[in-house]
Parts: sequence; C-alpha cells; structure tokens
Amino acid sequence: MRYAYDVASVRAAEQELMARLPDGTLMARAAAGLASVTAAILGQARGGVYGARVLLLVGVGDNGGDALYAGALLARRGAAVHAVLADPDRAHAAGLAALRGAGGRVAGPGDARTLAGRADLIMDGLLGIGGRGGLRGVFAELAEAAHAAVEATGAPIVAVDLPSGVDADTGEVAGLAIRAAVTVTFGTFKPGLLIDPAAGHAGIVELVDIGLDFPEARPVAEVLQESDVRALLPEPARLAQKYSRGVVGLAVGSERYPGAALLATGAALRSGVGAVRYDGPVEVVGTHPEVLLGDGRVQAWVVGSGLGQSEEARRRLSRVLESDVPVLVDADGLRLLPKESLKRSAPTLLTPHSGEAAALLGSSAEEVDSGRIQAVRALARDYDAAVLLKGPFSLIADPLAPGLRVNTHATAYLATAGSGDVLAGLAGGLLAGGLSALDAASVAAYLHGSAGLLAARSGPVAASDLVAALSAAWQNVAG
Ligand SMILES: NC(=O)C1=CN([C@@H]2O[C@H](COP(=O)(O)OP(=O)(O)OC[C@H]3O[C@@H](n4cnc5c(N)ncnc54)[C@H](OP(=O)(O)O)[C@@H]3O)[C@@H](O)[C@H]2O)[C@@H](O)CC1
Ligand SMILES: [K+]
Repeated sequence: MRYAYDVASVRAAEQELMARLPDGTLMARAAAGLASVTAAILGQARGGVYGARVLLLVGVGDNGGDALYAGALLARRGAAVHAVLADPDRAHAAGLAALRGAGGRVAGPGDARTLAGRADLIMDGLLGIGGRGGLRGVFAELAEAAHAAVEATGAPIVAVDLPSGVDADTGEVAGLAIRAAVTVTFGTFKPGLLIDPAAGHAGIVELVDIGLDFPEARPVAEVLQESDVRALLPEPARLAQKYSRGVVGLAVGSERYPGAALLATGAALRSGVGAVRYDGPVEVVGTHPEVLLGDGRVQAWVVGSGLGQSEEARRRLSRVLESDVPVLVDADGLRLLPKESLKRSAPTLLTPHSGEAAALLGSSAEEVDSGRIQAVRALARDYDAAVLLKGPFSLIADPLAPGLRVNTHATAYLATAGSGDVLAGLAGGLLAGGLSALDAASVAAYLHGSAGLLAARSGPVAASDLVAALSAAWQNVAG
C-alpha cells in the first residue's frame, strides 16, 4: 500500500527526525534525491548533465532551499545553472551560498522569460508544503514565464515536493499552479499528488525517502499496489462450484441502450464469479452464451447502467434496491428514484461521475471536480454507502473506513463510452464474490485501469477492448 499524509503529519514527522539528526541533514537528503532524479531526466533527454542549462525558480521558503542545493549539485557536475529568485531578500541563504560556491548564477524575475526560453530543464522551487492558495504576484509571473517557455521548447518542469500553487492536503487548485512533467516529493506522498485536480499538475511522481516515519499518523489517502490487489482477488477453492463462487445479477441495459448490458455482462463474466444472471430486455445470450436469464437468487446486484428513464426502468431499479443483498448502483440508477431509496440496510456501492455526484449532493459538477475529497466523503456519509467517484484518478470512500482510497493505475483512454458499464459489471462481480463494497470498488478500479493500459498498447481503446483485456489484467495481477 502507498500512503499519503497531510502537511501536519509531515511536519510532525520532520520535527521528530530533525531532533535526532545534525542540522541540514534532511534538506541535504532531499536535495540529493532531487538532483539525482533531475540528472536522470537530463541523461535521457540529452545524454548527460554536463553543459545542460538548468533554471531554478526559487521562492522564499525551504522548498526554494531544496532547489538551490540540488542546483549546486548539478552545477558541480557541469550544468549551467541559473536561479531566479522571487524575493532576493528572503531566498534560502545557505542554499544560495552553496549554489554560488558551485558556480551557479543568480538572476532577478526580469530575466525569467529569457532564461526559461533557453533552459533544458526548469526546476520549480517556488512553494512546497508551506504554500497557501494559488500563486500570487511575482510567483505567478515566474510560473507563467516557465509555462510559456515549456510550450515553445518542450523542456520539462520538475516540481520540488509539490507543483507550486496546489493544495497539499486537499488536491484543490485555487488559481494558478505549476504544471510539472515530474514531481520529486520527499518522505511521503501528499494527498495533493494523488487527488485531482492537483494530481493532474504533478506529472510523474518520484518519491525520495528521507527517513520520515509515520508510526501513529493516519493517512488521508491510500493507493492499492499490485500486491494489495493480488491479496484481495477472490480465488476459486478446489471444491468450488459455480454457486459457491458467487452469482451476480445484472439489471442493466434497455432496448434503447443494449450496449450497457452487453458490456457489463462481458465484464461480470471475467470478474471471478461462478455465474452471471441477466435480468432485462436485452438479448445478451447471442454474445454471451454463458449467461443465466431472468430473476433468481444472486449474491449481489448491479443496477442502473443504460437503464433509461422509463416506468419499467423505475420498477427494475426499485426491485433491486429492495433486495437484501449488496447492490452496486450506477448511472441512471443514481437519479431515477428519490434519493432516499438509495439508503439501504444491505451494503451499497454508488459509482457516480462528477455530474451524478453533483445531482446526489445538490451541487454542481464544477464544485465536485474542484473539491473531490469533500464530495466523495459527503456522499459516503449522506448515503451510508461506499462511493467510487469516477475521474482520471478515481476516489473511493466508505463510511466505515477512516481514509480514502485512490486509484492511480489508469489511462485517459478509459474516458470512452461504455467504460463505466465495464467497471460496473466488474465491481458487481467482485461484490458477489464476497469482497466488501470498499474492496470491490478498489480492485475493480485497479483491474479496469490495468485493462485500459493493456488495451492502449495497440492504440485508442473501445469499451469492448477493455472487456477483452480483463482476463489478462487479472492474470498479470494474480501472477
Ligand atoms: N517537511 C520536511 O520533512 C522537509 C521539507 N523540505 C522542504 O521544505 C518545504 C517546506 O518549506 P517551508 O515550510 O519553508 O514552505 P515553502 O512552501 O517553501 O514556502 C512557504 C512560504 O511561501 C509564501 N507563500 C505561501 N503561499 C504563497 C502563494 N500562494 N504565493 C506566493 N507566496 C506564498 C509564504 O510566505 P509569506 O507570503 O506568507 O510571507 C510561506 O512562508 C517542503 O515542501 C520541502 O520542499 C525538505 O527540505 C526536507 C524535509
Ligand atoms: K514546488
């Protein structure tokens, strides 16, 4: 499992460790890690550090200090390093001396555009965990200069600890923030590196271990790794028969939206269950001859995808919601009936995208998108249900779990018609296989992402390609 801790926990861990180490040790560790990732990027881009032009954007705190020390290390390896200081009087003095001592040069904000335009790499040391709100004043001017240069030259921005201007704890972005190609973060992931929209500013995140420990702190978010998913995958027992492995019922699709039924069924058949039961008007057996038809005993239901808005759709939905087994509710199922009907005594998993989440919360999609932690937590609390809030990095909350889960194992190719139907069928099957709603959602998001990454190897992805890639995705994880 990979964890993200909030700023208060990072500060506490830093205090505890600093008390036992000589002054400056942590910053030296951070700078060494930062310089080494940067050197590797320069190595790939242009064969080495020697002669590379590196521009440091330096703020007024320790984040700028990290950049200055890393810049000094790169200068010693032959890079031509310039530092632009947002405020010369408040720049990290020891870091500045180190950079100068290594042959690096210092410039004022007025030179930022020219230097950025010539740089092979720009290091963003404007703000770290001490930042509040979007970039202001000269900080904003420096960021704009960097963005303009990067657009013209394609040089990467490497963010120090966090892309400057994002909220470390919530992932919110209130105003201008750096858009980095790579973020080198220290000690632990911060929630803002995992949660959109801030996560979209971070690029590839590299974690540098500086020795911080979090024995008692509670993570804000956790990210399942392959081994975590492997441990959760239901495996058929030797004496298993189809009913003991679980039967998932699908009340999805309609004459108007037959594809939802075909996709969800295809995914459910590859979710580890013993059987899939389809209850609805779509002719699924031609495509999926394994499917059982009609009402009958199941261990979990999936309802909503492609259900449509008809009276019959409402009847199908309420029949499922009144059952006493776990239910996954998706798409039309989230808005067809009064909200109260989603509050059930059996386990429930809601899988909204931002618009559906907004409708359930009585807010707007923009509000949901800009405050995703709050939105997913509010839904889980209000509906007493596990909630998977879809997005580039989906968030999963459960009223009983203190932290959130984030799925970062994904590709933008998953944003395609029918992708949600595949996810619903897959997660529903995992529910029927005995996973808790929280685990079913997390494992499904991971496998769905894996299938997307596999399918994307041969180009743009259709939802049917996801279904086809699910068994391979499962096998990659199961080993
Ligand atoms: N913790 C650790 O274990 C380690 C931490 N390390 C490093 O230290 C970093 C944290 O350093 P830090 O605390 O000095 O804060 P940092 O973010 O550099 O500057 C904050 C200052 O900027 C200002 N400011 C704020 N918002 C602003 C805005 N929107 N626009 C413009 N200005 C704004 C504000 O000043 P003010 O404007 O309030 O006078 C504030 O005081 C951390 O991210 C990591 O890189 C590593 O070296 C080793 C181990
Ligand atoms: K930064």
